[in-house]
Amino acid sequence: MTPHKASQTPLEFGGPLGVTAMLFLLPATMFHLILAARSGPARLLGPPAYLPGLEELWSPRALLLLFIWIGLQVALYLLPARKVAEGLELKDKSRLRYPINGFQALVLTALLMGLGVTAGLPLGSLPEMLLPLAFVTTLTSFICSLLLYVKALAAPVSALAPGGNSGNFIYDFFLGRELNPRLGSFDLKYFCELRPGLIGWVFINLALLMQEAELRGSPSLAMWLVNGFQLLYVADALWYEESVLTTMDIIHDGFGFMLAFGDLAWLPFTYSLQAQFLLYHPQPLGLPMALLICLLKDQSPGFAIGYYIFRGANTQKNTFRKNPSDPSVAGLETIPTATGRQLLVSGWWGMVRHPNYLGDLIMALAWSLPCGVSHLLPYFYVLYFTVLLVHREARDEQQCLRKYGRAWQRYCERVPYRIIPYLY
Ligand SMILES: NC(=O)C1=CN([C@@H]2O[C@H](COP(=O)(O)OP(=O)(O)OC[C@H]3O[C@@H](n4cnc5c(N)ncnc54)[C@H](OP(=O)(O)O)[C@@H]3O)[C@@H](O)[C@H]2O)C=CC1
Ligand SMILES: CC(C)CCC[C@@H](C)[C@H]1CC=C2C3=C(CC[C@@]21C)[C@@]1(C)CC[C@H](O)C(C)(C)[C@@H]1CC3
Repeated sequence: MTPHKASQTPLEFGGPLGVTAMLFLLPATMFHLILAARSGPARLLGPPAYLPGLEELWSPRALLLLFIWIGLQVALYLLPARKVAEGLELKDKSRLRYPINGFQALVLTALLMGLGVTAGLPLGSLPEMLLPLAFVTTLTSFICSLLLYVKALAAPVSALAPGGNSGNFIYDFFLGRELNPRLGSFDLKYFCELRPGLIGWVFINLALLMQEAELRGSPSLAMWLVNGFQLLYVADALWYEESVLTTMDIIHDGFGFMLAFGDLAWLPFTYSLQAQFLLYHPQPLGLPMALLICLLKDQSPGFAIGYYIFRGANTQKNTFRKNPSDPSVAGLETIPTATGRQLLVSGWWGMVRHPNYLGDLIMALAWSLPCGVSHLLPYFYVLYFTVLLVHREARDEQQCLRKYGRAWQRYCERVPYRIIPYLY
């Protein structure tokens, strides 16, 4: 194995020091949130109510459950797909092929889970295992990231991610050295991005709903709403699975600790925070308020408007990138670039430079509102997501400037706001 020459790409996330801090802070935050949600005061800021001992965290049963879950998702991924899509062209001019069967995996998991519950599978007792499950998932993602790092040492230069190969171990371990690590045709990053964690989120939410029903006789309206919104979000991601192939995670970021931990642990255990909070802190929610949260009214952040913007913007860009003469986008105004590609300057992408982020943020707020306003904790997702998207937008901006140069500057002049019209 010959060490590769370190890349000259500017360091992100505060360099080695920044990522070292994140290596500890991210898991610590996740455990803090899980503990805070089940504690009486449910404080986002401030010390946790108690520190769990190792006997509360380590559980061979949880490890077994995690392996069964990942095994099931691998098996569903390997089933015949309705379509095999090609990814974007890589440095060596090749294109990878990806099975499009995520929605099918969601439906089959739901069917299997339904059969299991009917046969006595205690899904409702999953919330009691959340802490050890989060612990074993964190350990697993650490180990996977190490293995991925070692695997990448033998990868050809053309297979490395533009970031992630600085020569600094911690930095590269965090960002991921290899862009698309695969075992045969099995794509590890694509699998992790959309399967175990994303689908796991739905079933953690469902388990919390079932436990609430056991505790209080029936699930609350707030719990139904959170479950419904987040299920729709996940189902949408899997229905439009192909569009993930053009996201920054797939085309730019390596597969290291950030995405392995993010996809497998952070996503299911922190994105289910609202449902975790509601189980321990029931909130009264009337039908009129629920309707208001679902739908748009005046300036209020209804889920429907968020979803409308998110889906509209993503579909418009994906359709345009696939076929600019598609009738739904052919009439839109564009700016040509030196690469031969064009940039949309009307429609959703003429409103702000990241309309999809705006829709996503509105949805995030809408699925936190059923938790009431007595606590800040359920709004953690909105705060975290705002930081993530503002940072992501800045990273994307840099990449687009490198890619499109003057054409990107012209786009920024034409569409001056990034995410929120007239504000940011
Ligand atoms: N829930 C969560 O935790 C997260 C959700 N998301 C969601 O994932 C989705 C994908 O996000 P992400 O991958 O960050 O980025 P985008 O889907 O917004 O893609 C950005 C790319 O779109 C292209 N583009 C930008 N402007 C234009 C334009 N005017 N016309 C045509 N193409 C343009 C550029 O690529 P090119 O020109 O090369 O095509 C650019 O690099 C978003 O909806 C986001 O909200 C993202 C992160 C986390
Ligand atoms: C600092 C962190 C630990 C960073 C972790 C980030 C990850 C959790 C997210 C990075 C990009 C993501 C995307 C989605 C989920 C969250 C992660 C993995 C996504 C699958 C959600 C559903 C959307 O419709 C999408 C567009 C498919 C998303 C793609 C990006």
